[in-house]
Amino acid sequence: MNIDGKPYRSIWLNDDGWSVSIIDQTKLPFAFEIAELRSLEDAARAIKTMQVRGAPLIGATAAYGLALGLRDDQSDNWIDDAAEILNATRPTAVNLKWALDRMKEALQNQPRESRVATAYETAKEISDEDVEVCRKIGEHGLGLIKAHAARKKGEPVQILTHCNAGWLATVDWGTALAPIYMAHDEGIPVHVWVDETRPRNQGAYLTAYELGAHGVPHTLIADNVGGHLMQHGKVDLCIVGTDRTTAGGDVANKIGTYLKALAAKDNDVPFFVALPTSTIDWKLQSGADIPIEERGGEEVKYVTGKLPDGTVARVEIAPDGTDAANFAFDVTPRKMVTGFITDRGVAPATPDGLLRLYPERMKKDAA
Ligand SMILES: CSC[C@H]1O[C@H](OP(=O)(O)O)[C@H](O)[C@@H]1O
Repeated sequence: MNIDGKPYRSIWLNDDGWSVSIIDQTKLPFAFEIAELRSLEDAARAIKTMQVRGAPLIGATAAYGLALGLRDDQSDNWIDDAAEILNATRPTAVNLKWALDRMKEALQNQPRESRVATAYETAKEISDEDVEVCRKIGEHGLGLIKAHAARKKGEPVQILTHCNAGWLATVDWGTALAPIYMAHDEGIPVHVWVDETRPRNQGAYLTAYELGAHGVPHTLIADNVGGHLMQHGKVDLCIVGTDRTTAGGDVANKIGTYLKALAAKDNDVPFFVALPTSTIDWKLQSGADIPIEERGGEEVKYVTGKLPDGTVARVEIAPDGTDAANFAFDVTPRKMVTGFITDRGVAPATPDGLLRLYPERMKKDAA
């Protein structure tokens, strides 16, 4: 996407052909800073500290992290160790393991002297494919928004989203926000209710930043407001992202997604999940088996903001000594989901809805 008229991806290979640049998302929206990744450790730290976040972007960063790590050592043992280090950074987004497994598959049987080049080529393939996958999600989701627009007689389609599933969560375009960008660019009136998304505030910091930069009308809301809006007919549909969706259609996404799905179900508001193929965990049927990341309580007790004099500060919002729990994701069962917007099309959230878009999986699973 463009920032001040300049095109950006969330991650890119530098002109030196080996180091990698990222947008440091822990600084947004108060500062736009580029950070360089020059080692596997830099990549692991960037994922762990959420300088980069979002399932597809985490996968792409890990892929480049493995390539960076291979510059020092091309042995089989180090490939496995390096992948393990990167895979351990965050447990919920399945794209991390998906990308690392793809890198290891590309590297096996490669002679040592070609492994570094192969690693960078594969990391670039993963990144370039993510852009195309997200663009296709945008196109398939655009049809949904157009269908709602046809009934709105020129009024904006009211879309609620949670967390950030925009281009900053992917290499470009985003998943949940891709259809919104495309609808806006086609002149279809849209308005986005942006959940602030405590405690890391990805909605307030990142989704509001993205939509503002692209000129998409939006309103920031506290996380607890969505149910009220749905009760009063102010939400036409919800579109959210996912970090891991099981073959059975259960959806792990940012904490609070499940509560929005409950409110949507209770108010007959369509609830769609934007789902790249790389985020489907075919090995799991039940969402109960998805590992849920628990992060430090300090993320709940402190918030970063800009003071009236423009300085950025991190302030404590709870009494000293207060314990805080920080579950980073929750699981929305398939029965609460209306459908999945994938790069292959829109699938109803029926028991075999996803499988119909992946017939090769039916044969494989039947085998
Ligand atoms: C397109 S994946 C976006 C997904 O990732 C976010 O989690 P985090 O910011 O902790 O990486 C959130 O669950 C988004 O829906």
